[in-house]
Amino acid sequence: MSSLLTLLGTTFVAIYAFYLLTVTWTKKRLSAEAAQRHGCKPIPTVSSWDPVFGFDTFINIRKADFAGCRSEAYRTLHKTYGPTFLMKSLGVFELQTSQPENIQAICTSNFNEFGVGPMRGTIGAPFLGRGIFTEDGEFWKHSRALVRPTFSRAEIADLGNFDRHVARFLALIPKDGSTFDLLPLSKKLFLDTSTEFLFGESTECLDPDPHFETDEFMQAFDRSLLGLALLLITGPFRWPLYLDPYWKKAYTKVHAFVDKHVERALEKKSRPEKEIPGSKRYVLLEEMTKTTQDPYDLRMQILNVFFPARDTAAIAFADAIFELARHPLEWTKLRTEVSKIEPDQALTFQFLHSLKFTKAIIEETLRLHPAASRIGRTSLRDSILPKGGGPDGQSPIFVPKGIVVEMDLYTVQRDTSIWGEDADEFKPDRWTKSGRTLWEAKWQYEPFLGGIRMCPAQNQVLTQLAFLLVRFAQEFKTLENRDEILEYFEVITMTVESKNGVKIAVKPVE
Ligand code: HEM
Repeated sequence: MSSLLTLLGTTFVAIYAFYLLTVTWTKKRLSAEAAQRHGCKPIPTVSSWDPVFGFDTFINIRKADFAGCRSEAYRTLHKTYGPTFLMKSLGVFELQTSQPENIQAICTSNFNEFGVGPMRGTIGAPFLGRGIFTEDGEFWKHSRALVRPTFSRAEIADLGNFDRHVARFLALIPKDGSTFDLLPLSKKLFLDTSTEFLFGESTECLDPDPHFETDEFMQAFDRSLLGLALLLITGPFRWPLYLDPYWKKAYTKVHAFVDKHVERALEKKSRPEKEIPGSKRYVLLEEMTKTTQDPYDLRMQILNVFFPARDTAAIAFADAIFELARHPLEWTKLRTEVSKIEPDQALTFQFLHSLKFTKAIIEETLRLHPAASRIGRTSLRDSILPKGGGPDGQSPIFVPKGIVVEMDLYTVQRDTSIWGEDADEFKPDRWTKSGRTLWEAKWQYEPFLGGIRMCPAQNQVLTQLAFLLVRFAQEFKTLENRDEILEYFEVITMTVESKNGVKIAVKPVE
């Protein structure tokens, strides 16, 4: 027993000494290079009683997680240490930045110096393989090229199909003024539409008859996500988690589900049907089979699109209703805009984009509740970012190879120096006021990120959200909040959603 304790103690001391050396070495690099290059200045560092592993910082962030306010915890750190700062969490140096100039540099001029891998690629490999979400460089370019044309055509073509699912969704909402949670229903709607668009076959979750296979797939997907999230937060201590048999079982089930769709798409490719003009439905997996017929490649490529697609748009719609239910005046303004739409007006892509207030609600919702509140990158080589150094945070900073950089969209989109003292308030009119548009606010507002790696589904999602808001406001005359808790508490998996759901009651238009 005592020899085991001695062994464990020695191992811990050895690991601690190793990390102490790496910390000292990285700190030395940060300051020595910073002094010399391009006027770089030192970056503020979060003070910690454990400068090697940063256990205390890690624990504080986990506490905020349990309290449902992780994004606010980071914002508070920004208030204390400045818009860009360094912290140590479980032995990993993380550079947190909320400066638009740095976000712009990472997404544009310094794009090749920052990658999602090896951080994302290596960690998610057994589950997600290689694809648009996990890769950098040439493989990412190839993956991006696979999806780009389909997204730009689908955003215009598929609203009729979306309407079919929306009608089912609206029919399931209780019309007697009783309380219900909109969030799970919204998730079902977007799962049905996104699986139809991605795989060619809808999960049909809104169907009153339960689909056993879909439930199993979603449970397995959630378990796979949990495994991935644990790998991400446990940093250098993650390796034993790769042996977790439940994780392996879960992602194997997900793979089997996707493989059936891959098989069907390949089968369809081998027996092309005659196309009726105007009836073309864009299915991403089927479009992908034109470029590759390797079943493994297709499985991972489509999973890499499903991964960021799952739930994001559903949460955005639910968040908009969360806010509208708490802001009756804004709900009335939405209904006023929607009531002016002629009954025979088709809700086309172009028409929806002309609805100023509807669009403003979506913009304001995504400002307060970005689906990806912090987006990580790893510096693939030494780099310089334009801001964050010195006492005022306005000097350039040196970022050595291997540092994890997190772009804090939540903090920048609530920064009072950019948005004013009312930055925390839901005020869609800040977007309708002349002089302030989404496009002018670039890099201070990036819920879909910017540059060549921005979300390829942005236009499709914005159009679907506008369509759904219009149909919702046409269908219901009243919208009431039924949650005693008015604040937004978060639960974060890969995206951020309301911990308490979206409890509301509605009454239909007579
Ligand atoms: C409100 C809804 C959505 C928001 C706010 C959103 C936001 C984002 C953001 C911020 C990124 C960048 C992540 C990163 O680089 O680490 C991203 C990437 C991506 N999103 Fe979305 N997204 C949404 C919905 C969707 C949907 C519905 C799809 C697919 C149908 C989708 C597909 C993708 C893909 C494939 C990427 C990876 C792009 C690349 O790395 O080149 N997203 N999204």
